[in-house]
Amino acid sequence: MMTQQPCIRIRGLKKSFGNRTILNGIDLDIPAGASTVIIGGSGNGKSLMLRCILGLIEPDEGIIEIDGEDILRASTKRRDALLRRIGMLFQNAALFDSMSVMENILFGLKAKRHGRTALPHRTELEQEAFHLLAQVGLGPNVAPLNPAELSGGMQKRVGLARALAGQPDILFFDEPTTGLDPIMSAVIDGLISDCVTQRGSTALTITHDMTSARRIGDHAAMLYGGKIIWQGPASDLMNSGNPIVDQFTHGRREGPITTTMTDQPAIGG
Ligand SMILES: Nc1ncnc2c1ncn2[C@@H]1O[C@H](COP(=O)(O)OP(=O)(O)OP(=O)(O)O)[C@@H](O)[C@H]1O
Repeated sequence: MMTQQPCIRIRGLKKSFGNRTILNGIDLDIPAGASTVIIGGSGNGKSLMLRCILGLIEPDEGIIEIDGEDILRASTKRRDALLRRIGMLFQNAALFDSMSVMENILFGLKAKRHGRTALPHRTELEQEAFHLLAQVGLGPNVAPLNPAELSGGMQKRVGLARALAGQPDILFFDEPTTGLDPIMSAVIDGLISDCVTQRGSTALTITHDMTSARRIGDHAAMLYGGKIIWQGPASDLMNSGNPIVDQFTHGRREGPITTTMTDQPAIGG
């Protein structure tokens, strides 16, 4: 049971596109300094929820608080300051293909300082970039390479290094292990766990990978039909007692979720 104020508090979050309601009143607390995983079928709105928190999409209704401050109603300056606390590893790592690994990380380092302090000398920034690469287990030899020359797992590590460049205390991971082999998935999961246990970060991860969800998650929640229909310890994911969660986590064809509903969740009033 949570006693302290959550790092992120979401209440009544709603978002529709035309007559399609995707988020229909999300209520969720993301505890500080812990790892929360969100599961849910394709198209249920998991990424959309992240994009609403990140300020990339404006919700129709609801409250999103970071440390008790409502980011949707804060001044632009205050909202920007709160959102700068979040680092994001996108699903495809979202690296700039035409830039080297070093340039990608330098971009993150410069973005962090944008308009606030004078930029240090490039050599100093490069040292910082090498340090970030080392943190994600990459040597200086990858710095001159282009993202296309790296495996998917290495690209995710570079993406994480770039996300860490902003010294965020909140980290979002959108399907971090999708497309990776089991060993590389374990490596990426280890890096996510390190962010929480060693840096004290708050992590929020969307995943379809139940092994990963149980490995990295302290808490878990399932998004279905536009709402959070279950939350609990990640260790309960395979044994939640909720028929919808059970069908999903065990990948059963039969159950309350129909294939059509997975593609396009039915939203009740
Ligand atoms: N800007 C947008 N305009 C119109 N529809 C959108 C927009 N953003 C998201 N959607 C719709 O919202 C639904 C949820 O999308 P979202 O990417 O959040 O799903 P998801 O749960 O993350 O799925 P997946 O697990 O496949 O990544 C989809 O049907 C998508 O088409």
